[in-house]
Amino acid sequence: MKQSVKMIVGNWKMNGVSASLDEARALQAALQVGPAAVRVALCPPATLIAPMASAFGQATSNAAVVEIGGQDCHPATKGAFTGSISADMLRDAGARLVILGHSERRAGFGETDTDVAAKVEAALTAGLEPIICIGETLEQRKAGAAIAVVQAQIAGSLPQALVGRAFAVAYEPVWAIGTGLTPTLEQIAEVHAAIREAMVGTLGETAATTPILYGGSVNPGNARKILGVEDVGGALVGGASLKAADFISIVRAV
Ligand SMILES: O=C[C@H](O)COP(=O)(O)O
Repeated sequence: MKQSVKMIVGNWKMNGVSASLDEARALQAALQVGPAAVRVALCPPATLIAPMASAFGQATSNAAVVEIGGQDCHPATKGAFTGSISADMLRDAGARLVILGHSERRAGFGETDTDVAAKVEAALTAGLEPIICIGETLEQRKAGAAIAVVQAQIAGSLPQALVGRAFAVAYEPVWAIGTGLTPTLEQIAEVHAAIREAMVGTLGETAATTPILYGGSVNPGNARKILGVEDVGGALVGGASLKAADFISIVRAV
């Protein structure tokens, strides 16, 4: 195993209103695992970043630190980009991390590897820790191209500015997101090994300990096995992060 402190990151996607803060507070109160054992983060919609960062900032000392992240950022620092949010703005609101290149952004908003790399540079400049998502479609997997796809995404989405910086990569097979389907443990191990090789090839030995998270239908029932796979450094959790009890179970599976 390349690193010992696993990361469990919840991606709320476009879910959550102010009432969801109660759920988040319940989660904070229930997380009594030490921060040395696991890093826990939640990435709510942008509207909830400031109140959640504020709420979690008031955590008692024996509760786990829950870090807050954004789900996307614009590569520019400011300007005429209606509807967008900059990395500086996320940081100002209390975010410490940001998910970039999620397949829902790549497919739904046409983001390319080049776009993702520019966003990663903006995030680093703002002092945010990027979580860079990659993963193959079902068609690509069926064509035997899964490894080639993720390696190309690594080469294109990870700028040299990442050398020596804190970040994570999340392997999310597109066909496993929100479907209840997951790759076999052997398939996860195979792709994570290929991602590690590509990361070190692109960024050098500095990337030898960078966490590689798995994402795609992680739930309380499969988390322990997936988190036990060689070089799985944590999980990026979508649907199961919306229910505090499920998310806590996944954190406790570490
Ligand atoms: O960012 C999270 C992933 O898209 C996984 O979502 P899911 O756990 O609902 O499959």
